[in-house]
Amino acid sequence: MVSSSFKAGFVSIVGKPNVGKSSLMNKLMGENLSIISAKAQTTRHRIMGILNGEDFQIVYSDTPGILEPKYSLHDAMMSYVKVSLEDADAILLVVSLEDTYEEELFERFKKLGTPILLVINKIDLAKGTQVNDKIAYWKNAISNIREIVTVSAKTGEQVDTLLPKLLSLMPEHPPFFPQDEYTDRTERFFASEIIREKIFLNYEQEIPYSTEVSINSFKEEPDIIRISAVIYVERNSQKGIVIGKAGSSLKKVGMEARKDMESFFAKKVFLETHVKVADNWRKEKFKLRQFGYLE
Ligand SMILES: Nc1nc2c(ncn2[C@@H]2O[C@H](COP(=O)(O)OP(=O)(O)OP(=O)(O)O)[C@@H](O)[C@H]2O)c(=O)[nH]1
Repeated sequence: MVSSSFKAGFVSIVGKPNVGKSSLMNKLMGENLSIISAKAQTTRHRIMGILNGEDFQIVYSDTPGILEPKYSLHDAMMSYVKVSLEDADAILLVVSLEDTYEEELFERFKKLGTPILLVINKIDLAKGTQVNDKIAYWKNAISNIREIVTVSAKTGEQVDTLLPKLLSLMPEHPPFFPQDEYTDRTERFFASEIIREKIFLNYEQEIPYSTEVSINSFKEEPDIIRISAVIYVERNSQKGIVIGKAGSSLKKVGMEARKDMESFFAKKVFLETHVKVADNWRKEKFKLRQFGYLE
């Protein structure tokens, strides 16, 4: 039973390359890692880890390239997972000790309503008053920061101060993902996300928003994973588009998805995809989602 005071939410970890996001993530997950810490690479986000506690679930994700100058927020794709900085429940903005404010990269954080915790990492390398100097520096550079936390993701120093701060920012919500220790259902989720990404990349506007991906079977054998997926569309006409001329479009989606799955699961993958027109129940679900009633 999930109690009514259960908290669940999304935390976006952002920062320039090499500031220590992955190291911090590993320390945050610690021994509590009960689901997965693999990276699901999709167009605009990857789930880095799902931290499950007795009465909470925090989904950590990062948004590759968000701190690269050319990233356009308008590119953000709609997805099951709340990915944009605006949609996250909290942002961990990671900088390393030697980083300085760069207008082009950090400007967008100044306008965000989402609570931002600025994490100054690599304090194990600090000399003299450097840590305090940096705290003052960043406070001044970005005024809407909720709090500044200094950590060393390498030694683990002060990383444990982050969790209570994050929990206080998570809304009351039932868990978004299965809480079980076994990874099977989560792996299915990642498999379907990879297919969804390929649908977004291969079809025009209407199709991605009118499809649902369901993983019918996921069988892991010693040398291969056999996955059977159904792509549900709303109407018959869309079925033809998804399949394409002599099956060419579906084949392309399948091939691209299989390749990504193989690198994600680090195993050979046999992927079978079918396209079906959704039944009434699913149609209802589409509609609910469009109106924002479904995650
Ligand atoms: N001294 C020190 N080194 C750290 C710390 N955290 C991370 N590093 C090192 O910094 C480098 C980058 O760390 P990552 O965790 O891979 O950084 P990242 O931000 O995930 O990098 P990208 O995946 O490129 O975005 C590695 O060599 C880490 O060992 C820290 O707290 N102290």
